[in-house]
Amino acid sequence: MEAQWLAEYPHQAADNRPRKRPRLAWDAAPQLFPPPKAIPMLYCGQELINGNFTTAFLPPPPIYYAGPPRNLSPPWRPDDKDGHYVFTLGENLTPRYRILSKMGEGTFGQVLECWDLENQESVAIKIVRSLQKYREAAMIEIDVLQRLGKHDFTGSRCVQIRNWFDYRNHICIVFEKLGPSLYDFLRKNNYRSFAIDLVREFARQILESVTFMHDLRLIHTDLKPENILLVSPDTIRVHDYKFSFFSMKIPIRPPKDGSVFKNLPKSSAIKLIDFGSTTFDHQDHNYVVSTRHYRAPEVILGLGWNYPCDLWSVGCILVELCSGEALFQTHENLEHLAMMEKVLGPLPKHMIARADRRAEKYFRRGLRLDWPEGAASRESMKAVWKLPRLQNLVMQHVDHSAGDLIDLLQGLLRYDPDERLKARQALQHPFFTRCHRRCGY
Ligand SMILES: Nc1ncnc2c1ncn2[C@@H]1O[C@H](COP(=O)(O)OP(=O)(O)OP(=O)(O)O)[C@@H](O)[C@H]1O
Repeated sequence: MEAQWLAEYPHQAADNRPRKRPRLAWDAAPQLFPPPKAIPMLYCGQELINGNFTTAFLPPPPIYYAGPPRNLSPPWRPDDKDGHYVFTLGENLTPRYRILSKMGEGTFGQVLECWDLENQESVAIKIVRSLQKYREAAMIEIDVLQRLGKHDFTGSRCVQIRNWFDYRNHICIVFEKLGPSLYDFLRKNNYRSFAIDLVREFARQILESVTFMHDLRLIHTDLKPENILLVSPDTIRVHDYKFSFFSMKIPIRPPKDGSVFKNLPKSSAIKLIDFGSTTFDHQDHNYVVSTRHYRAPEVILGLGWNYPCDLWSVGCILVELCSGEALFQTHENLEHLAMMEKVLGPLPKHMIARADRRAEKYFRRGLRLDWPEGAASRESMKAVWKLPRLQNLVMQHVDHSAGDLIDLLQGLLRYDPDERLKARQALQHPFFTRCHRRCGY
């Protein structure tokens, strides 16, 4: 709990004292890095000590207020209009954590790189928006993270939660600090695709993490390159032989920046993050889930969804890692379904027949997709027309093991969720088990 709480605690213990006025200045002048050790404080969460969650150490409350403690938080400020916590770099977030930089932002809140003064390490803290619905979702995310942490003995599948607390009406979740997301990496590399052997390494780890989650009866529901983080931020710069002038290979689609160098992650280790939308499989599964590009057809058609929706997302992610671009770049349901048909062939009749009231308008007489007749614009029609069949798309980007990859993707991108490959089955696919010629990343 925040510093103000410590200062106010005596009022709660002996209610006859006047209420303390809000502080209008720093508790102590901001200090330069590296800062001194933090004052022990009370958290409403639990702390992970030696792999076990324990109730955080609670110092005995002071009976008499002995003046403001040093090195605490900045004066209280209002949140921004969306309920985001307002901060300045270099100041403290609770006396234990010093804010170093902003690492990311999502629907749920902001992620800040902080220095943990107690453990003397960098951590990533997700500061959840102060709105009630996000606070409630954050408590579910904490529950999921604790469950994952309890079973992930190697700590290699999903991001590790270190701590959590409620600070000025913001739930704050403290994570181990990881490197950039696969999306960040693609973007900084000018959307150059990853080499097939590296895609295989990523695919194997993603599927192992999904198997792990599904075994715990958890469905992630928001798998996408933004939610897959490299463990290490280290990179190496290498010659991109695929597109080199001197290369014997034929460059099918040269990189947009024309450079013959590319960055590679030094280590291929990755972990899943963002369990804010994760559900337990006994819950009601009719609402819309997943970020648009990675959303499974059964979600769009309102057929109800379960574990297989994660495997569809994995299929879309793998195509993106091989090609450098999102497979279904759309923001609209009918166009999205038309893109699926262009890449994967016609939707099965039995799924069309079961489409719910909101989705039945995408079909003509309940028999076939209302496309191109129902297209919103010529641009929309062009975006669909230009998409190749899955086989051709993979062949454009992959120089070896294309056959195995196409077969795996056809299993992951099967329309019918009952027929779609399960995570564990996918790991047994020849794309992973066959001895492939390795040509380096
Ligand atoms: N442990 C971490 N280490 C490093 N960066 C992280 C970490 N966790 C999150 N991030 C960064 O912060 C971003 C937002 O995190 P996260 O996806 O958990 O937030 P969110 O609000 O739930 O997002 P969304 O809108 O996708 O639901 C990530 O894309 C990533 O760039």
